[in-house]
Amino acid sequence: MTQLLATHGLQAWYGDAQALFGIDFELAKGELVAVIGANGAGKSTFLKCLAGLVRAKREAIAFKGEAIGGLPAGEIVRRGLALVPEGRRLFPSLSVEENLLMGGLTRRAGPWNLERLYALFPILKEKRHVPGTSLSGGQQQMVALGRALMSNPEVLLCDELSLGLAPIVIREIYAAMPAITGEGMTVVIVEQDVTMAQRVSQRIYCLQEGRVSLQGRSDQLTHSQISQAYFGV
Ligand SMILES: Nc1ncnc2c1ncn2[C@@H]1O[C@H](COP(=O)(O)OP(=O)(O)OP(=O)(O)O)[C@@H](O)[C@H]1O
Repeated sequence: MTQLLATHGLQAWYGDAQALFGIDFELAKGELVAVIGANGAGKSTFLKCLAGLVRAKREAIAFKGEAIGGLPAGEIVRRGLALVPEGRRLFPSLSVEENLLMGGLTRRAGPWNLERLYALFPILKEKRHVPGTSLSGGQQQMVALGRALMSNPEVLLCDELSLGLAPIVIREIYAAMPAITGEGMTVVIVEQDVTMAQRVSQRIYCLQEGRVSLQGRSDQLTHSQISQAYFGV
């Protein structure tokens, strides 16, 4: 498979505090890779570096062979990486449909448009005129995911899709993944629900205190390997 995205010794800082200590990561076209780890391990920081929201050295991140570390977030979206942020972050004054349309402003060509999204999540069509933030948590997550898809990215970066959602709703959200990857989309998920992460992904990276503590094929990693890498015990 062709390598699409990679990080080499990626470091990240918040002021004087270092959050990532040299992450080496690879993603091939069409893969779904999960990043897991305890609270504060650096998972969100890692995604934010990829999305241009936390500074990184230019050469530390390569997308389609070009160094993109530290480019402005808007430039990174235009190149084809889209983030579904932790906590959904919908525009409160906008309707469901307006929120979705905001994702399409980059005008990248591709299979995703309102019609496709409404076929994927029919409830959003029903609620398209109501304020996005008046929806249930699960429905808001569908909007956040849909908004990112509307930019027709090559790589979709999802930060804790399951956060605060009931197990049945989490399953409903993840049930959409085959339709998304079926279009050839490459996906990185940060996920606190390890069972779900292992079920939906082909490979897993586990982070611990800003370093990769384990990586491997999701169907080959054992429960004890994962808990050791996760908690460091
Ligand atoms: N805006 C910030 N300012 C300062 N430090 C931060 C900031 N955001 C994160 N950190 C620190 O960076 C480290 C990594 O945090 P990060 O949010 O990336 O972890 P995480 O694995 O995503 O955890 P969580 O599951 O809690 O979101 C932590 O020590 C955290 O306290």
